[in-house]
Amino acid sequence: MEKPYQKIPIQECGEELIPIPDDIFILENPPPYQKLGADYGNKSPYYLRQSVVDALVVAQKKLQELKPQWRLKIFDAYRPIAVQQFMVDYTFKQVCDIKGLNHHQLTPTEEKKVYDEVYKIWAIPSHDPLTPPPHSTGAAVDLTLLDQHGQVVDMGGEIDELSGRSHPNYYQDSQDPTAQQYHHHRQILLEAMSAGNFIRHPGEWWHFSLGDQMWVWLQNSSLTVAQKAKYGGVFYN
Ligand SMILES: C[C@@H](N)C(=O)N[C@H](C)C(=O)O
Ligand SMILES: [Zn+2]
Repeated sequence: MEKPYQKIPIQECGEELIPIPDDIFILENPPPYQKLGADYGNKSPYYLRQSVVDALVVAQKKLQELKPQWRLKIFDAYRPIAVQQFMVDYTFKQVCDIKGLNHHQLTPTEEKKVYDEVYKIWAIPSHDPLTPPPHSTGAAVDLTLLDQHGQVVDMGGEIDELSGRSHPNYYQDSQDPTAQQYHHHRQILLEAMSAGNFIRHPGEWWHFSLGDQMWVWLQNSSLTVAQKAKYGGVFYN
């Protein structure tokens, strides 16, 4: 069940995880997955690698050029593998509920179908240092926008939504003015994050990364030489 980006080699650069500055960014508090019961141990989700925080500051500056007074709102960033596993298990039960299935009594076919749904938006909670989940590298971030009134900007879907609306270009071709507005908001987030050299997940409007395996894999078509990811997993017990 390996995903294609997990084949990208990693040459760990050893950069530290540092806190995301809460005077520049809005951090969702309490952290959403902690609210659901996930245990971050002695860490918080609001850590990223040093250069990734620097790039996020560039993204925030770009956002201010595009939309003065708008802010990046961080939903989740560094994620221990235990939290990745917790969210996969949580979503597994959620999908079973939606399908009217008892998660204790699934046929192998049903179980596979449910996992296929879950892994559409969640990475595998792999402990293999060659295939770390993106958020466990400290190089991936889930985020949205806040407007000048401190209100969350309507992106036409919720973070982590298991539906077609999560696709970044879901509203692209719509003629409906509200849908066009949602697409415009997603493009503002994309433009700001691109200024920091982040790349967006092809299936999730809110997920961006820089320097991890997925980032290298997503820009591979424009690379002339084979490139390695500079961030591997940061594993704490
Ligand atoms: C589902 C979302 N929060 C997310 O982070 N997805 C990516 C692919 C992940 O699990 O790394
Ligand atoms: Zn993410």
